[in-house]
Formats: sequence, C-alpha cells, structure tokens
Amino acid sequence: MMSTHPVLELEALSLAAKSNETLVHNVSFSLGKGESIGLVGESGSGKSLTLRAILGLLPRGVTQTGGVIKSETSSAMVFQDPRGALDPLCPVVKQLAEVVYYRQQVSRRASRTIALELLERLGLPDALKRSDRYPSQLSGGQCQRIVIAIALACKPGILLCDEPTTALDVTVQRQIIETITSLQKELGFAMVFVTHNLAIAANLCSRLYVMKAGQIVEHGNTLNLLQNPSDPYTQMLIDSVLPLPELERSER
Ligand SMILES: Nc1ncnc2c1ncn2[C@@H]1O[C@H](COP(=O)(O)OP(=O)(O)OP(=O)(O)O)[C@@H](O)[C@H]1O
Repeated sequence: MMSTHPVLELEALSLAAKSNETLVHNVSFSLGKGESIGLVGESGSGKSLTLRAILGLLPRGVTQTGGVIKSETSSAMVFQDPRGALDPLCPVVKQLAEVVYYRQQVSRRASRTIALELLERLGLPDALKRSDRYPSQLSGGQCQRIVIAIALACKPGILLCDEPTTALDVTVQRQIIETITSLQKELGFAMVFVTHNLAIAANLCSRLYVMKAGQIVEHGNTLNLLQNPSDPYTQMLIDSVLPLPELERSER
C-alpha cells in the first residue's frame, strides 16, 4: 500500500505511433515518496515507452494521445544497455563530471570532486579515479555503475530503471540490484523498475503492474499478486520462470 503522498501519478496515459497505432493504452498508477513499483510484462508491451513518457523523452514518431502525467519531483533514467548509454569517445569520469556540472551548477573543479565521490559510492575501483578510462575499457557492470552514478548526479526524486541488469551476467546483476537497494535506502528516491525478471521485481518492489499489449492487465501488492494472480497472463508469466531441479540427495 502506498502510505505517502504520491510523487508521481499517471492518469490514463495513452501513447500512439505516427501510423495511429496505439502503443500504450489507459495506463494509470501512482508512486509514493521512496516507494518502488515494478512494471513487468512481455517484450513490446509498452513498459519502456511508459518510462520514457515519464522522463519526457518519447522516441521520434511516438506521441502522447491521452492522459496526464503529474510529478512533483525530477526523474532520471538508468537504461538497459549501459555501454550504449555512454559516449564511447569521452572518458567516463568526464561524462559524469559534466552531468554534475550542469545539473548541480557547481564549479568545474567541484564537479570533478563530486564525480569522484559518486564513483566511490558506487563501489568503482580507485584505478578509475586516477586514470581517465573510456567505456570500452570498463566491464559491463562497471559501465552500469557509471550510468547509475550519472542518473544519481541529477539528484532525482524518482529513478526510472529500464531493465538495468538484463545485459549483465547473473552475479553482476545481483551486485547491481544490491547497490541500487542500498542507495535507495540512503538517498530516499522512489523507483519505477521495469523488468522481465519476477524474482528481481519481487525483491525490489512493493507493488507490481503487469502489462500486456500496451495495457495494465493486473496490479497489486507484489506478494499477493504473485501468490494469487487473477489474470491468466500473470499466471503464465509466473509459470514461465524455470524452477531449479531438485538436487539429488547423495546417499552414503
Ligand atoms: N519509435 C517508435 N515508433 C513506433 N513504434 C514504437 C517505437 N518505439 C517502440 N515502439 C513500439 O511500441 C511498443 C512498445 O514498445 P516498448 O519498447 O515500450 O516495449 P517493452 O515492453 O519495453 O519491450 P522490451 O521488454 O522488449 O523492452 C512495441 O510494439 C514497439 O514496437
């Protein structure tokens, strides 16, 4: 249950392509201060477009055809493909410092100091601070930490996460999720988290919204929804998670 005044409200958001094809239809939800909600659903169901609408950055050819987005605070986004989100020709510390400089309106010198502090907070190695490394010289997990640092440099009230761990290997996925969780506790931002991974959604989000073909087909408290799905599509999503095979007991 959302206990605080919402920092974000979507009321009947609809988006369409230039061809008039409806891509997102009548999507409504609200987000409380410091709360995390999850958008789950099949590929192409409109999750990313919904996030982009909140950010005010719809791709070319997509327009808002209905509804209202009310937000009391700023949003920043963490993208699915961290390498693609960074400029390959610019050292990562410089990219981060640049965002600090423009968004926090501090001096150049202070922006670099704040950027280095952010790197430390994100658990990036000291070597990154001493030498200027380019995205291609970092691992996927390190690039995603830089992208998260860039988002946090905007001091957002809402962090929009678009499958931020999908491109990473599973051990790194877990570290990134733990990092996001601890930063959220520390900084108090609210979060809209898009994922295909129900386990991640269940760990991070108090409420889930299940999307199919541009619409929300079911929503509710995460545990209730996963234990008692009412929509067949939600049940199908749950059933599509492969269980671990029972480990054979070794008999002596
Ligand atoms: N620029 C665009 N012009 C026209 N249609 C688009 C555009 N961007 C996305 N779409 C369409 O909108 C629909 C929703 O796309 P969206 O990226 O939001 O899906 P998604 O649920 O995030 O999928 P995934 O999980 O694969 O990222 C899809 O059918 C997609 O093809």
